[in-house]
Amino acid sequence: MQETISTPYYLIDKSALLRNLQIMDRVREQSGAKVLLALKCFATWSVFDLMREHMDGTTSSSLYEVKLGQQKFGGETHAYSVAFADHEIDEVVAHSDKIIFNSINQLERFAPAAMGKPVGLRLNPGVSCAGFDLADPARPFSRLGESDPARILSVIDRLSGVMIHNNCENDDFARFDALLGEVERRYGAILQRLQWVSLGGGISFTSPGYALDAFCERLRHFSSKWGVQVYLEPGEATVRHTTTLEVSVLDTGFNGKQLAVVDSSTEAHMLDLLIYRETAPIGDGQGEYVYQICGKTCLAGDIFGEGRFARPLQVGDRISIGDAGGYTMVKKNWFNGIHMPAIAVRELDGSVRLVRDFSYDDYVSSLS
Ligand SMILES: Cc1ncc(COP(=O)(O)O)c(C=O)c1O
Ligand SMILES: NCCCCNCC[C@H](N)C(=O)O
Repeated sequence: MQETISTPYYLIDKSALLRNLQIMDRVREQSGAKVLLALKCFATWSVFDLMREHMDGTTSSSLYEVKLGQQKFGGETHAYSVAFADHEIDEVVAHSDKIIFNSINQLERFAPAAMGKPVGLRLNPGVSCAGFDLADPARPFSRLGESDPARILSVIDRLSGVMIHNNCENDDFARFDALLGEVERRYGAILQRLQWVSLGGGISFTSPGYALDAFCERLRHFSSKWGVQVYLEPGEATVRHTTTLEVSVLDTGFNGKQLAVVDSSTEAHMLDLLIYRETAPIGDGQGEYVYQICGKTCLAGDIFGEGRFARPLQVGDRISIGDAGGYTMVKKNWFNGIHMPAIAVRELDGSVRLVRDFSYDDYVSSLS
C-alpha cells in the first residue's frame, strides 16, 4: 500500500508513537503528573485515538487549538494564549477546563468571563534551558508570562495554578532539576498557594538515556512539597522519531556535491529546519553514495541535509526524511504553490492508511 501512495506525504508510524506514549504512561504512573499534548507542535488528529489512551488531554495556544483539543482529543483541555482577543474569550471558556492567562493585564480583563472555571497565569522565572535565542522564553524583554513575585502575589487569590514553560529540547535532567530548584527558591510563596503547576514542554524525557526515574521522583517530590497537581505539556517529546516525510527524486545533478532535488521543500513542509538552521536525518545513514537532498522551491537554501545511499540516486527513487512529526504538519504552507504532502498513518498491524490528501483546489481555497 505504502508504495502506491504518491509522494510527498508525511508518514506517522503508530508503533514508534506508542514507544513514546508508553514513556508518557510510565511518567504519569511514577510521578503522578498529568501529561497534556501541546497541540502547537502536533495536531494531526487522525492518531488521537491512540494518543488519548496514554495522555490526559491537550494544551493550546489559540482558540482554534483549544476547540480542536476538546472536539478531537477530549480529556482535560487547557486554554492558553499569549493574548486572547475580546471576541474569542467566551468560546475559549466554553471549550476549556482551565484558562491560563499570559499576563496580569489579560487576567484582569478576562477572568470575570471565566464562568468559575479554574484560572492560571504564566509564570516566567527568567531562567531557562534553550539553545536557541528564538525559542528562549527567558530572553531579554520577553513577553511570555509574569516574573515579579510581588505582582503575582497581588493576584494570587484569583489563581488556582501557574504554567511555567522555560525548557526547549532539554535532554539533561540535572539542568531541569537545577532550573526547577531556582523556581522553588524564588517563587515558593506563590507555589504554596496553588493547586496545580504546569511545567510546560521542552523536556526531552522520551530521548534514549534520559534519567526517567530521577525525573519522575523529582516531579513527585515537587508535587508533594507544594501540594500541587503537576502537569507536563510535551510536544516534541511526544512525536520525536515517529514520523517521516516521504519524497521522490525529481532530478539529480553535480555541483561540487552530488545533488538530488525532491518533490517537497523545507520551507513549505519542514519549516523549522530553516528557522533553526538544522538538517534532517535522511535515509538509514548507510551506503557510500552521499547526496545533498534539496527542495524544489526557488529558495537557494532549500536543503533538507545530506544522506548516504547504497547506489546512485535516480529520478523516481523514494527517500525518507526523518523526524518530520513535530512543528511540521502544523506549519506547512503553500509556498511556491508546490503540492502539499498528504498524511498517512502506519497502523500498529503494519498496514498503511492514507488519511488526508490535498489538491489544487485546497491551494486555491487557501487564497482569494
Ligand atoms: C507553553 C508551551 N507549552 C508546551 C510547549 C511544547 O514544547 P515542546 O514541543 O518543546 O515540548 C511549548 C512550545 O512552544 C509552549 O510554549
Ligand atoms: N529543533 C529546533 C528547535 C525547535 C524549537 N521548538 C520550539 C518549541 C516551542 N515553540 C518553544 O518556543 O518553546
